[in-house]
Amino acid sequence: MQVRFEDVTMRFQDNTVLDKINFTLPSKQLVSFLGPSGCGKSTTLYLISGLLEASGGKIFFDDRDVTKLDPVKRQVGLVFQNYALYPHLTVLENIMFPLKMAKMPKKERRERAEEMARLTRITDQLNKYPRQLSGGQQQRVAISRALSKSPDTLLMDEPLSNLDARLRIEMREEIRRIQQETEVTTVFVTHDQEEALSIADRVMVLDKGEIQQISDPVTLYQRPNNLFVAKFIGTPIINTFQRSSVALNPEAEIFNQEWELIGIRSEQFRLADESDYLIKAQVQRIENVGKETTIHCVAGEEHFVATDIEANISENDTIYLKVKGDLLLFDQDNNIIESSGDNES
Ligand SMILES: Nc1ncnc2c1ncn2[C@@H]1O[C@H](COP(=O)(O)OP(=O)(O)OP(=O)(O)O)[C@@H](O)[C@H]1O
Repeated sequence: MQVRFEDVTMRFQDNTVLDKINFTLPSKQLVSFLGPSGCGKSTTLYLISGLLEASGGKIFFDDRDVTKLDPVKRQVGLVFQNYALYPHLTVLENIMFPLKMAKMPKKERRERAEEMARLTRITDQLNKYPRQLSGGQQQRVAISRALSKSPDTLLMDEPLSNLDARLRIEMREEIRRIQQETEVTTVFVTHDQEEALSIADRVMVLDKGEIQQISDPVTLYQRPNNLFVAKFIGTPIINTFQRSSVALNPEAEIFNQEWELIGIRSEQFRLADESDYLIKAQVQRIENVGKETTIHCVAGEEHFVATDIEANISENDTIYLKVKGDLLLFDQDNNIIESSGDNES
């Protein structure tokens, strides 16, 4: 089912958290809401669920206006960061609970709960209590419970934030698998860009209550709409150079164009000749972590990092660099202008 916001505004007293936002979440896709703390991700999610009522605008599920519809009638499943399981009920009872509330007959209830447990792979835990389960297992139960009533939309608010790093990766693969098997339209809220990019069909980036971009993960990385998105997406953070940067070769062709700032991802640098280069810098430090080598460079007061350069480089060397792929050019308002072509000669 498609979810659509039309000029939706949300105010808490004098604080306008969302100001006339518009977006469409395509049916059967997994969309991630991504942004820094306080940008309005959870508020947007709760507006979809009906737990919050919009101060203005309209919300549609397909063609149906649900702006004023009671949350219980919206057919959404909710999954929270803290799992929110009932501690005094077993796993099976937890999953069956919404079905009991819906007055489904006992036998069907049980069959449906077992089906959900198979989907989320917790059939061997059905008689345990939540406290006897790991965080990952508890989240599987919460997902089973949220899906038990076959919701049209599954809404997940930072579902992996309480898990350790390894389990987070395992569980995000699981959520992806479950979403693809069920094809339920899913919203996944996170402030972790890597998590959003790895799990989602599309990512909606928010900042200060405004939508910065809605794209597939590859476009978001390669063609950010503005400097905020460019910096929020990608590790290490994108390198930026002002037009006046001492690192830049004043003879470089790029100066024939209008721009205020350029963005270069660390993996785009290649070694160049002294006679034809874009950037000149000193190697300050070479950092090796596992198979990753990061070269920390300085030019005057400026610092930037290069990865993926396979060459014999030592600390304190002067290096000349060119760029492979698109340079991202930004105007004085930090919006993207255009990308130049492949710079590698
Ligand atoms: N019930 C509320 N009453 C008043 N202000 C609220 C309420 N809920 C949220 N806010 C405010 O709305 C803004 C957005 O909050 P929201 O929880 O949507 O952000 P978020 O992007 O999900 O951030 P986080 O990751 O920290 O949860 C914040 O400034 C927050 O203080």
